[in-house]
Amino acid sequence: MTSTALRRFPVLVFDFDGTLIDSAPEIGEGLNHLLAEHGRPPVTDSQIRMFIGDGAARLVERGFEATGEPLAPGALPGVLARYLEIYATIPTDPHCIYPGVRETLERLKTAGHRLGLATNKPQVLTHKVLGELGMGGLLDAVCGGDTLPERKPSPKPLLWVVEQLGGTPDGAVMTGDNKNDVLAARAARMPVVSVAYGYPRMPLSELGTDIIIDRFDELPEALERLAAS
Ligand SMILES: O=C(O)COP(=O)(O)O
Ligand SMILES: [Mg+2]
Repeated sequence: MTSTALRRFPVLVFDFDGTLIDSAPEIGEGLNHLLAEHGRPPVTDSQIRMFIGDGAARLVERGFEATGEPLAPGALPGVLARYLEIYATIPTDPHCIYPGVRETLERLKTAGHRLGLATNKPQVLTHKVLGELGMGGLLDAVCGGDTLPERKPSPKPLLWVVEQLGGTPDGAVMTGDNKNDVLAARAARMPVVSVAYGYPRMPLSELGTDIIIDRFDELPEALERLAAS
């Protein structure tokens, strides 16, 4: 069933937070733990969903901005290191994988697609979560937010993953949940699919994406449509 899509797009690149996993509860737990250590009140779940998407450093900065004085100049590296330490102690909820994700990735991989991840989540946390979810074996190239000097919306992480997977951008599709994924894909000259259930932080109609899917298991059909267009 995926044969046209497979010939046209042998490489598939995915975003992580908000696309494959609903990580807002764990990210929120980590950020609120950090804020509490600084005497700050917690931020709400809906605030967290607006903070996710630009990497851990921006997340932490936004947490401080939303609860009082912004971080003092020069304080970020230490506070960020502490956030990573806290997050590393939070066990991954096995139910954080969105419905249909594991089955669909397995199906696409079995069909012959090569799968990779380009996330703004720090690399060490990405590998920890993938490992705890037993998903590491599905993704043959993983680029975290700090793997390269640039993160999304730069196209570099996507191009790096495509190259690691032995592909070319014109034979690859990006799938993500926010504007950074769309901008990175556009700059890499890759088609882009957006999921409607993540943390878009703006109306879906403003993402400027090629196809919006409501559920992850709609991806194989979306790829067929892109391949036919
Ligand atoms: O951690 C973030 O800020 C976002 O991560 P993502 O790129 O996987 O959505
Ligand atoms: Mg995301």
